[in-house]
Amino acid sequence: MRYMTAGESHGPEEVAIIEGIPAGLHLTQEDINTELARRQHAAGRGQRQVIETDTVTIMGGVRHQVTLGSPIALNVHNDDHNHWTKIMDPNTPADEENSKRKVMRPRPGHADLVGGMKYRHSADLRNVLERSSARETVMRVAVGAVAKRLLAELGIDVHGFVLNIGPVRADAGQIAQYKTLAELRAVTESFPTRTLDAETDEKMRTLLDDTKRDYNTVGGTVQVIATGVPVGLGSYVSADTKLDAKIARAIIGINAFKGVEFGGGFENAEKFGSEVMDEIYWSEERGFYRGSNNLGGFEGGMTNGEPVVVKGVVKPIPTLYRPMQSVDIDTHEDHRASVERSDTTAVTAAAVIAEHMVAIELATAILDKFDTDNMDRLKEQLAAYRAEIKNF
Ligand SMILES: Cc1cc2nc3c(=O)[nH]c(=O)nc-3n(C[C@H](O)[C@H](O)[C@H](O)COP(=O)(O)O)c2cc1C
Ligand SMILES: C=C(O[C@@H]1CC(C(=O)O)=C[C@@H](OP(=O)(O)O)[C@H]1O)C(=O)O
Repeated sequence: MRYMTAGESHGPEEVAIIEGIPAGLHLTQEDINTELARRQHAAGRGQRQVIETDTVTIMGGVRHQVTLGSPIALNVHNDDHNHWTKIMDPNTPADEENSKRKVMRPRPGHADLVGGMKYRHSADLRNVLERSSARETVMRVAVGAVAKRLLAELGIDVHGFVLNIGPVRADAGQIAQYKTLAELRAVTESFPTRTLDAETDEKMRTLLDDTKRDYNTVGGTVQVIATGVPVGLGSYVSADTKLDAKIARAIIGINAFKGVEFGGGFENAEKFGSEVMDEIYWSEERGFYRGSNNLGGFEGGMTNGEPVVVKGVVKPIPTLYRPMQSVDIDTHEDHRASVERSDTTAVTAAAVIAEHMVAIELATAILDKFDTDNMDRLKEQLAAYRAEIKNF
């Protein structure tokens, strides 16, 4: 499975094409829209999310709600484009009118300055901003929703939630009380901040209100868990076949992510081996299994049958309503950075985006390993493989 996206934040459309989804997968626009709504409606987002009604149109690859095995084309309209038709028109030459809203004072922490230097966008850094914006993640979630649909058919569930926003941190120990990911999902999705309990949610919302009032922004940490993942996705044989490495890349590839960990992650660096390795057991019912999951479901770049547990670190939003020091790229004079309409935090939406990126990587690994032509055949092959692994 591979995909590509295109589209500018205030341009007319966001689009994606996915290749490699088997024929015979039941897929509706509603499956995708449900996930898009989760990305869109999260605490700490700005006015843009009030303007947009992120809904997908399936443009190809699906007939009567079933995939055909051909490339799947998806499209999400940018409702905000109505306010930017002149400035973002792809089909008319630049003139005074559509040169309004130029960005000449790059925002520290955003792609503006380096992107401008690299692509020679010296006349207007908006040419960088429009594509470097996390608006594009709407399509990554749309693609991930298709991946999640495929994984669901194979008994694999994926869910992302928020561990901390700035200094407000949930007690991650609470996760252990939920027997299934569905139970954990029901809890975290009930809070606007997608965290683990009502008290933390309230503290996080207060923090977000205070931060916004202070014209500031804040980062945090998200966690993604995947259950039902078969043993042996990815491989130890070469660096570029390791699935944990591919997931790390996918997470860091999301705007504003600056760190990734598996299982106990950085905390494992402060422990002894005897505290970290997941001991091996065997039972008639389960076959081989582990007594703990400190390594987050990976050994040798391969899934080991335990839940995949990934954490991602999200930096604070770069655009500040009380802007930081910058330099005008035209005059080279000191200036405060440009101010664009902005979110207070990306963390709550980022949990959903990270979930979908993990889903894409898991689906890709499965489709690399088994038949990709037909969904039923894929299911049969995976079931036979799971049985073989259980009898090892
Ligand atoms: C969901 C989401 C929303 C974001 N919203 C904003 C925003 O409103 N303003 C902003 O300056 N950056 C925002 N960002 C972060 C920038 O897109 C990101 O910092 C920028 O593209 C530079 O890339 P880097 O942080 O990965 O280096 C957002 C990121 C995500 C994931
Ligand atoms: C549009 C989205 O996020 C945007 C990501 C973003 C950035 O710089 O990354 C800046 C803001 O754009 P705008 O100035 O148009 O409000 C966010 O709203 C979205 O998530 O759908």
